[in-house]
Amino acid sequence: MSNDNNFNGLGCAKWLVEALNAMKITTPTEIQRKCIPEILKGKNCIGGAKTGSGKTIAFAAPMLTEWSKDPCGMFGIVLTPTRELAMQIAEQFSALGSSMNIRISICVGGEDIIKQSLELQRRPHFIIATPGRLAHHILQGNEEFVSNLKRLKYLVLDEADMLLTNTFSSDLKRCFEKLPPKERRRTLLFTATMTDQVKSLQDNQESKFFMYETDTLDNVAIPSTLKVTYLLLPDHVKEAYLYSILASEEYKDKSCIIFVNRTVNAEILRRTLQKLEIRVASLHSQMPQRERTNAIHRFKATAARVLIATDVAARGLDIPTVELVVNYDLPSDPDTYIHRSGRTARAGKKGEALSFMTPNDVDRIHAIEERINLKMEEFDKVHDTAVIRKMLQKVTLSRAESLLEMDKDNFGEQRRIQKQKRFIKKDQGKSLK
Ligand SMILES: Nc1ncnc2c1ncn2[C@@H]1O[C@H](COP(=O)(O)OP(=O)(O)OP(=O)(O)O)[C@@H](O)[C@H]1O
Repeated sequence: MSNDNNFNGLGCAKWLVEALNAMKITTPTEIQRKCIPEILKGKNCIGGAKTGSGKTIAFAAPMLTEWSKDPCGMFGIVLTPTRELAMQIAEQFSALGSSMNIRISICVGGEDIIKQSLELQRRPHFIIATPGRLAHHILQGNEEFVSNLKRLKYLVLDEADMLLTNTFSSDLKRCFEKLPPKERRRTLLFTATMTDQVKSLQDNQESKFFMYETDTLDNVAIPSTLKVTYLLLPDHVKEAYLYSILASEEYKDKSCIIFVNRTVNAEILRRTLQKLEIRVASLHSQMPQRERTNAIHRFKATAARVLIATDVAARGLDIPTVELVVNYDLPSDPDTYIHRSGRTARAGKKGEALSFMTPNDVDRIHAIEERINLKMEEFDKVHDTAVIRKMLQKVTLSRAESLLEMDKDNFGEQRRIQKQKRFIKKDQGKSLK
């Protein structure tokens, strides 16, 4: 009788079970128990489960098992919305497949195109890509690469709800045109925030989809180990409160991600906190890719214990040491709140998501509470006003110095140039259609 309490019983290859066990992954999570056997039967799959519930292995394990039966040529593509997430998934595939000499190619923006193109010509077994860069390679690519794509067996859309938004539609269309038709490939879609658009994909396919969505008794959309709190405060004291929390006895050693809505805020906060001697890194779209990758490495290695990020870090990033997420600016979309907060409390660990709420944010908080089906508690570990006032002076000075520095470094000008470059690229894209 098969045993769905281990990966062997789910039908995973022996070498893969050994690789998983070496990573201390021995008991499948629910989404893995449900999806792996169905994918191994050859079905397409739509999988929805909370953040940190092991969706990556739910699609990686069956694909790797199938690939190892005949490990030659291009086998699968995983598409994902952000570069850092692509790199993380590629690391997981490489680690799992190292005993099988797996070849993985990362195909993301911001990296050397020529180097990538040479790598793609070497027929990697799996390509982990962001849609824009893959579309670029398809348009520019040599015939051999494009014809190899036609032999792919699997296509994964990770963070499927995001990939199916308008932001990615033209790039996805270009990619899909060169992939095998639906009936000759398996399609796997995974997300923590299921949308009707994702679900509706199963309707217009001839081959059957296996659809799995975690059903929780309480319908709460966030992990049960995640504590959600809010702090009501006026806008001009946000930095002082943030500093007071990060420097407090309770949080001074904890690994935290602070989410902001704009790159300029990320830059100001990073510089300000650095001056206040917090070990901090930042991650946003205006940074060169080398610096983005470096920031993630520093944060993972705890050389930086605070990461200030925009939503480029909201999805998928798996850094188990993160104990606190702060929504310094509230997101307008409640689903974004779910993804941001899900950077902590992963794989059964505890974590806390604190949201700063200015008087203008009350509606946003209500919309989030409705979406997650949970009332936030008030954050009760604040210092008294005298302490905050003292900190406010220190923080205001550091902030003013940071703004002056940014002026000197031409931060605004660099953003303008980057924006123009993106505009020109978009325009070129249109003329290629
Ligand atoms: N069966 C398992 N046992 C123990 N740990 C696991 C298991 N499966 C996955 N993990 C670990 O759980 C963590 C979260 O997994 P993963 O990144 O796949 O989550 P996810 O569901 O994709 O989350 P998100 O929605 O945020 O992208 C990872 O560190 C992973 O190694």
